[in-house]
Amino acid sequence: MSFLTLEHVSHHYFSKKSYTKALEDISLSVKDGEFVALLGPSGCGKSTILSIIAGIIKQTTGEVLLEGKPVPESELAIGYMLQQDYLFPWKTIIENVLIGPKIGHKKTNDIKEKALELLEEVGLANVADAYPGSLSGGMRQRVALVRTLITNPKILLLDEPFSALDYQTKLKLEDLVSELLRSYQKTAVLVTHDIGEAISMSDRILLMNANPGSITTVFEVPIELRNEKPFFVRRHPKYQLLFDKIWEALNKEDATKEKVVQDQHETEI
Ligand SMILES: Nc1ncnc2c1ncn2[C@@H]1O[C@H](COP(=O)(O)OP(=O)(O)OP(=O)(O)O)[C@@H](O)[C@H]1O
Repeated sequence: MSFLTLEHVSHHYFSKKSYTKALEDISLSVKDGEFVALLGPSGCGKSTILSIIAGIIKQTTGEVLLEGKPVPESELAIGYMLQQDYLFPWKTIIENVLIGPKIGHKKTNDIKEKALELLEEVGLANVADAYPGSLSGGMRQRVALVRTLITNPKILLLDEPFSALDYQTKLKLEDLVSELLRSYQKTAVLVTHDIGEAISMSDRILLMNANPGSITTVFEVPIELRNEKPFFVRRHPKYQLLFDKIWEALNKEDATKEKVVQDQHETEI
């Protein structure tokens, strides 16, 4: 059975002054334990899809099911990790990690132990009592990851979580996140602009196009690449082949868009 299903989902943003058709007829399904990437240009609706899955906004039309139940009825724990870490500067690292269980009234006796174990796994047990201000961007994002995992979500929504980091830190974190999520067999949807990141972390890549946002092509990541660390995936010959295919598909879409603009221009003249 599909773990997450979107059926013919469209979304329009309305305001007094504007109307944006953000998504049109999006259908996708994600299996339990699968890692799927949404890849596409800015404005193609990737974050809108995550917000709909998380139940933050309701789609205009179509259906979104988590384990077969419509999102508002689902009680499934969802983890959300964003580009910014949103750590509270006045709280220590361990306090920041425990915010979710505290708000959800799930602060059991062993939850602090679990938090320390997770901090240990990401190499941060020694800064549990420090404040976020004394940590680097990569360390802060690792805290954000622990804060996401502590509530034991079954599905993780990752909205460009590495895009604000320097390149070296980003590669290291991709390895860490990939290893952790696979070891805990989490289902994940990653939003990214980065072709390399999508190939090296996911099982399947859904390529999107903008105006309105739609899925144009689905790429399966070859099985040989899936259980490798992202850093090593980037060296595999099959990585390069897939990268070229995706690059070609993206450029084809751009060329089509340019042609439409040129045709419109010529019609206006
Ligand atoms: N709250 C909103 N009100 C009106 N329009 C919005 C709103 N949020 C997003 N949009 C519009 O919907 C479209 C899709 O936006 P969305 O942020 O989902 O795309 P994205 O692919 O995640 O972009 P990026 O990669 O730049 O984050 C864009 O045209 C955007 O301007």
